[in-house]
Amino acid sequence: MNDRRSNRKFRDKPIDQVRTTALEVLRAVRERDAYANLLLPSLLRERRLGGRDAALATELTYGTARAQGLLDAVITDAAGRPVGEIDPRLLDVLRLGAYQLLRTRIEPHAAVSTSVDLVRAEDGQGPAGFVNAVLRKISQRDEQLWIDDLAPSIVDDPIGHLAFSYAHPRWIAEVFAEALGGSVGSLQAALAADDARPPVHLVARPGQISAAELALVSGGTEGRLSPYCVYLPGGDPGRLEVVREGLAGVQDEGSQLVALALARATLDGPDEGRWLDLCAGPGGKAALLGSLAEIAGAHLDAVEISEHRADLIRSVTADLPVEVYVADGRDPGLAPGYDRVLVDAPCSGLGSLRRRPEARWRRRPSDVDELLPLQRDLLTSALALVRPGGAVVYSTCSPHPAETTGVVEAVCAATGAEFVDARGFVQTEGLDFPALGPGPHVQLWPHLHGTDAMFLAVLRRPAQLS
Ligand SMILES: C[S@@+](CC[C@H](N)C(=O)[O-])C[C@H]1O[C@@H](n2cnc3c(N)ncnc32)[C@H](O)[C@@H]1O
Repeated sequence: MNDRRSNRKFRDKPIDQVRTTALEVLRAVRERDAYANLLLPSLLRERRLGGRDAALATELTYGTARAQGLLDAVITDAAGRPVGEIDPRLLDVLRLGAYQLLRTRIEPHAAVSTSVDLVRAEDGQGPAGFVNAVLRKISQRDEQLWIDDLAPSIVDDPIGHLAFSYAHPRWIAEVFAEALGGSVGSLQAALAADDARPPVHLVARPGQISAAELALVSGGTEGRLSPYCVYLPGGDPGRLEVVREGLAGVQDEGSQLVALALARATLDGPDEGRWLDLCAGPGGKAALLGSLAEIAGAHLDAVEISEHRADLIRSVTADLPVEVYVADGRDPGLAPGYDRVLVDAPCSGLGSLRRRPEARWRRRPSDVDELLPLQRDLLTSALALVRPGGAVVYSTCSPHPAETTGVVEAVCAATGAEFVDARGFVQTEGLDFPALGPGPHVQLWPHLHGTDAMFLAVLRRPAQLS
């Protein structure tokens, strides 16, 4: 009864819409595997939260989701019990509060009291007291002191230490370390970049608007690596008229470079203009390739196994020389003889974790193993569909060696396809490109290139496939 009365009292207080919204998204992520980066923008629009409120809600939601492992270790210590033994609804609030205390400049008393208010309004005084006690304990130290206390030793276990400090599961830090060749300094830079809020990248559709014009109308700056890229300083790109009208889209600069590499790869013999995107949904690369095809007088066939994702491709490629097929890329039933084929393979997505806040805590090592046969089959199918002397680009938004070099090397060994040095196809004269390694493949990284960690390899089909 008392609790109910106190609930009413607190409902009369102005509702903290920002934190209520962040909490709702965190709950949906935990309870029904929602995607924070899809749910939050729709809630912000529905609740008419804009400007600073939207920015704070985004920071709190994505930041909390990204840092979950680190926050849980601190909460476990402060609460004196594993997070698995805490009521999940209270744990959501504790994570949100701990994030504010450890990783934002929000005043500690505000971080604690707003969290306590959220719990008291829904669950009453007892649970509110628990949340108050845990958060006050957390507030007694800053993030670095908690890391010093709880992380594995940097000397004995550098990968474990860095994984803890930059809020990554250990297995993912191990994968990054392997892909980076084992340097602890590089791993630290990669994890730090992956732990930071990513910038929004726009793509200026070639033939419709230039990057310079897009930068001007969006208030952004021209990209460093792709001639079509613009970096947006902040805000919701969906509100930009150029995006709503389809003159520009949201696309990581690394993805733009993959599409560019396909359009630029050198062929043996003339380009007859038959291009194919074998895993095209939801159509980001197909839209850029479609614009480039239009300029080159070429035509793009886009294959996608999911009906829904095929619809998304249709909507972003309307008015472009693109035909969409709902089919299995392993046997799409299309006539062979393409000049250029892109295999942007379904993958673990370990290279775009910074854009999918909760993803790092959901992925499992087995996700990678399960995809390898499909990746090899799709690449083999692409080699059967491209003409002799034509080019195949294999790409992943992942730096995991098994699904990058492991796949292309296995398929080249089995088919006799040759590697072409991919580095020249992503570089544009006049744009200063950071180090690309020894080749022949390109592995992009957030800390080196400012892009997602995209991988791409270029293969040429010999006259006869073995
Ligand atoms: C990494 S995504 C491609 C992203 C896309 N290229 C873009 O830039 O928007 C991989 C896509 O392959 C599709 N896919 C999965 N298995 C497939 C198959 N056997 N054949 C064709 N497409 C498939 C998935 O549904 C998903 O849309």
